[in-house]
Amino acid sequence: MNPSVEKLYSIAQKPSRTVIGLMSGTSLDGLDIALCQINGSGNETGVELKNFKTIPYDSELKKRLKAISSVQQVSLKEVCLLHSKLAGLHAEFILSALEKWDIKPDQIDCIASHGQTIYHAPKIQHRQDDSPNTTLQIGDGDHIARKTGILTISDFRQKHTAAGGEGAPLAAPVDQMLFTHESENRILLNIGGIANFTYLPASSNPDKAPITTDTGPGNTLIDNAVQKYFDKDFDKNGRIARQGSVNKTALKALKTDPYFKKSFPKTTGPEVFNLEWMQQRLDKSKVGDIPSEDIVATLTRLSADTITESVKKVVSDSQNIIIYVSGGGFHNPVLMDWLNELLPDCHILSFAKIGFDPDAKEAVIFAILANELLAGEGFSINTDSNKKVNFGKISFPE
Ligand SMILES: Nc1ncnc2c1ncn2[C@@H]1O[C@H](COP(=O)(O)OP(=O)(O)OP(=O)(O)O)[C@@H](O)[C@H]1O
Ligand SMILES: CC(=O)N[C@H]1[C@@H]2OC[C@@H](O2)[C@@H](O)[C@@H]1O[C@H](C)C(=O)O
Repeated sequence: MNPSVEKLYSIAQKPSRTVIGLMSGTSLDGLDIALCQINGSGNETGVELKNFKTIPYDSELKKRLKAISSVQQVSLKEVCLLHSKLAGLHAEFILSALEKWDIKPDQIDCIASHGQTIYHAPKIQHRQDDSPNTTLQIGDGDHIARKTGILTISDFRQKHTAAGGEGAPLAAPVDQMLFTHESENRILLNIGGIANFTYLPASSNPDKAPITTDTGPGNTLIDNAVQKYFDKDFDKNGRIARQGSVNKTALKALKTDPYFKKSFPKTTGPEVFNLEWMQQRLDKSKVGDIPSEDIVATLTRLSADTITESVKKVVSDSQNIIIYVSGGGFHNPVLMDWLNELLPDCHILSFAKIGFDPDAKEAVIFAILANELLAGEGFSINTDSNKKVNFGKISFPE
């Protein structure tokens, strides 16, 4: 047997694995590194977040990634260069985190790398009948494996599209496996650049795929507006939104986008929700000039309203439901206050109440997906067949 395959086989048989989950989301702010101890697999999985760190990207890298992300035309040379460069950088970040945590690379069983989404195009977005849902992440797994010496699993989204899904949200099957509760109706809401949730009714059938969807913009429009009008990365603690007022005409104009009416599951990205999108909608509705603070307030309200409307499509007001929130949007008090106001029947709590550091959630999700590829039996998702699927591709260091 090839020694790499033999090692893979022994890792897959271990009762407990040490897995590093990596996530670098649509906000392009940096790399989340989650060191997880994962016991077992499937419904018997137990996960402990041992260490977590976000390493920010420098402004030069952010600029280069932004130039090739979510836009229709790019330099192919730049995409090719960044595919390997970013992987090498992620490997360096992992090695520096391990050094800081006083852990040797050979103590790690595997790395689970999401990569950087540079384009996401489900059919509802690209509208070409003869092409499937499609999505593209860069940061090649072989480069990470080679540079760290650690078995690496990457490129998780392709199997989902190959099986008829949109490539996202991938959190749903893991949310269902780990967080379904026997007596509590739960929604796990993640407010990243894009907001998404998984609905987990009490004691749901684990063999049936849960309801999940992207709801639309989370922080992406707010971030873009703050970067353009205030030269800041994001609206820290919602300070700018608080200084502005919601422009009701503008809000109404933005909410007419057909995406918000589409049925679940649906996914999206900054390819759709960006400042050009906003301007076109405002121009079409003849909304005149708006003070910049009001734009930020209106975009924050847009996220709150569209998350709320999606939640209300799956739960009735009277239903006793707890929403556990993760992602950077949880740190925006204006957004959270509005969600509390708009969903008075729901209890809205931090995901930390049932899990771990909410900022680490997505990185841990990919660690669990890798663990399932190694030792699980696959997930039931709404696919082209009833057969279970696994996600990720394996890169050996050798
Ligand atoms: N203190 C804060 N106040 C307001 N907003 C904040 C704060 N901290 C983080 N955020 C928001 O959270 C964003 C980062 O969120 P997160 O890391 O969850 O996104 P992401 O993982 O890049 O996105 P996605 O999940 O869509 O891929 C920031 O860009 C910012 O908008
Ligand atoms: C294509 C892509 O990278 N999508 C991300 C993005 O960030 C949030 C939302 O849009 C979600 O659908 C997805 O990530 C999470 C981790 C998911 O797949 O569940």
